[in-house]
Amino acid sequence: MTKSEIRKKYKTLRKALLKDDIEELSLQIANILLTLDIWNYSFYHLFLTIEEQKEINTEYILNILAGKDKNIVISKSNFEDYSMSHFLLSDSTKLKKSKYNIPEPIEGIEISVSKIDVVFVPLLAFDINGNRVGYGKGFYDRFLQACKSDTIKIGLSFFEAETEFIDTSKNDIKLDYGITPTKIYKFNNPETNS
Ligand SMILES: Nc1nc2c(c(=O)[nH]1)N(C=O)[C@@H](CNc1ccc(C(=O)N[C@@H](CCC(=O)O)C(=O)O)cc1)CN2
Ligand SMILES: Nc1ncnc2c1ncn2[C@@H]1O[C@H](COP(=O)(O)OP(=O)(O)OP(=O)(O)O)[C@@H](O)[C@H]1O
Repeated sequence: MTKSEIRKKYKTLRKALLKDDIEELSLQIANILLTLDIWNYSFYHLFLTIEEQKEINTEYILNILAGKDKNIVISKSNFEDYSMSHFLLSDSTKLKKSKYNIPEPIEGIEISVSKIDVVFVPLLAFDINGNRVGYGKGFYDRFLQACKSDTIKIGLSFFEAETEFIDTSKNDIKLDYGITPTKIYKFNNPETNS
């Protein structure tokens, strides 16, 4: 399957999910995350849910992070150059939905990518080798490339990994983990494990 065929397949699978499924599966993903050995860091980057795209509801993960007093980092996306800028989420952060239905901070304390220890990565799909497919604009390719080499990259998906390898380009950054509602995929990523 090509990347565009994979995108099509997983968009269709997502469209079929009901609201209740999304809540249940999102909660399961959050509970699985609790069993990983990733909670001793300081700065955690999280995406805020595009409900219209039936993405994972990341509020459960937000609650875990807040309960553990972690620094939570969220982003604004620039659709002119496909870059992201990063901000600390605090009690006073006001969010507004962008043109693409992404909840984003209006303003706040900007955080350098070099501070980020763990990134939860939105996925359309991933494979058993840790390759990922997103919406195809390269936002996360660019962002993950700019992170420290030992930043932990955790893909979240409602669906299991593709067993057929996804063809990759030179910009693609691999995941360290893929988390689904029932499984933890741990990838052998020489960048992060070195
Ligand atoms: N929650 C969340 N935030 C994220 C991402 C994500 O996947 N999820 N991104 C991950 O990279 C970046 C934003 N990526 C996006 C890329 C394209 C479209 C987009 O083209 N939307 C179109 C139609 C999409 C379609 O259904 O084909 C639209 O809304 O008109 C939206 C977001 C950064 N922030
Ligand atoms: N660091 C980079 N600098 C310049 N262009 C890049 C970079 N990373 C990726 N791109 C470009 O971005 C486009 C999208 O890449 P790709 O198909 O891998 O997206 P994706 O990983 O599915 O999506 P996303 O990262 O938005 O979730 C490609 O045309 C790619 O060449």
